[in-house]
Amino acid sequence: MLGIWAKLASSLASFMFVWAMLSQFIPYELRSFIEKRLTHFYSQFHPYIEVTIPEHSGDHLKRSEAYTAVQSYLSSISSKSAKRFLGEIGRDGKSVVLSMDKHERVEDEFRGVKVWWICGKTATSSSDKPGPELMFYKITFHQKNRDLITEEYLKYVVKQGKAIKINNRQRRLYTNVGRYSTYGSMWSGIPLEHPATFDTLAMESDKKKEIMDDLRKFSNSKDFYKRIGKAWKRGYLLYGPPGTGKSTMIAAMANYLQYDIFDLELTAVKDNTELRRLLIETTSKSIIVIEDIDCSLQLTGQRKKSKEISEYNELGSEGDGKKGADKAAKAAERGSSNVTLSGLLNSIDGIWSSCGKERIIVFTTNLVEELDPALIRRGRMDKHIQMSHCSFQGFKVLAKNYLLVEENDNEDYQGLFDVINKLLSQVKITPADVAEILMPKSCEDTADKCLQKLIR
Ligand SMILES: Nc1ncnc2c1ncn2[C@@H]1O[C@H](COP(=O)(O)OP(=O)(O)OP(=O)(O)O)[C@@H](O)[C@H]1O
Ligand SMILES: [Mg+2]
Repeated sequence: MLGIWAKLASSLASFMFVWAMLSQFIPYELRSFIEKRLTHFYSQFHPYIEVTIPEHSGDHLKRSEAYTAVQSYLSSISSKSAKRFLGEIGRDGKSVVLSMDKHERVEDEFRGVKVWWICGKTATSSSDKPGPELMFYKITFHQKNRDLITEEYLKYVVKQGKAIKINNRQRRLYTNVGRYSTYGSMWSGIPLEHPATFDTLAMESDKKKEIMDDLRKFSNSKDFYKRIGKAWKRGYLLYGPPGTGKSTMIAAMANYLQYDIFDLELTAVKDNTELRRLLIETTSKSIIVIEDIDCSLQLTGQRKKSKEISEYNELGSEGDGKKGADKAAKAAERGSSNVTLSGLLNSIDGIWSSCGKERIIVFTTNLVEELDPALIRRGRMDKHIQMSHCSFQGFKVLAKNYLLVEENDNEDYQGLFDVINKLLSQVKITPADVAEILMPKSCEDTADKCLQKLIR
């Protein structure tokens, strides 16, 4: 008897599968009508239960966590039985991770109980109006196994799927500038391949260790944040002159924690509503970055735009001229964005308390004293990190990385290092400038020559 039902369910699943393929060519209204009738008929006669896991949860803003977990789980079990796959680049940046393509079917077994999964695509949104096409997974199982499947198997699938996803994940760098991604997300991403690490960062070792400990403690504090009733988030403010390694530090943080980066360009955000949507769409285990916050937003009331532009031009003349010009342009462009300081604060506090987990937000600025205190108070920006001019310890890191030399390698180097040590205590030079001078430009640029050049 069971065998008959299993066959019937299997053939109905086949029918639904064929229907899913054909339905693409049928007008929306007719398709919607037929689907309603079919579903009604189907549910009257067969003892099988179906659970659909849509790509987006009810609010349509965020890709459902359950969907992505199921996708990862099914990619691990479908590799032998399915025939058509979607390929995505793996975490190592070389291998391709496969997941079931739409209209594929796969069978799974849990404690001797069979279930069937299909991957589908629908144009039907929750209302009766045609919406964007969305992917979904549907599981079918016998109703006598309802408790086992809904209470144990689905939990097992989500847990396994999340673990697989973390292992396979290619970390990404997302931006809100330019074209929207194909899934209707407001972010578009590319693989994150920045090579910066804390080992390559020129900074005093104590300070570096303190930041690394802080980050590690944060990422291991899930239970702590839950106990104290605070959202699992942390804010960092990186401030200092151009070329002191603020952006490099963000890449090092992301590489250290294995997080994604969401690089939020505030001047490209239309208004506060759009900002909130963008923040809601960020995923957990990520760093949300707002660079040059001082020139992204009208932070200090009626500060004159022209004054800012000339300030940034001056800033450019201090180091990298292009940078100053970029910031001046950014200040000039800012007029097109209606994001306000209070909008930003509300959005940050909103995501802090309402959605997701394990997020770090980083602001960078050259002019910390220009920022509104409300923006950088503790609780919003929990840790303030000053990025300063190159110290002797910082120089030693750069010399080791760029020239492969250390102070004690030989007496000549020791002499040069002593001179550089003395000079660095008198002269302000950014790590970016030191790095540029130490970079060998031809094979004649030996370590010795590069160090002499730095002294000059
Ligand atoms: N502390 C540092 N350690 C190692 N490299 C550094 C450091 N600071 C700067 N550099 C080098 O200088 C370049 C510019 O640095 P970076 O973009 O991180 O500076 P920034 O502080 O973000 O500047 P800005 O304020 O202009 O955005 C980097 O590509 C890196 O090679
Ligand atoms: Mg920067």
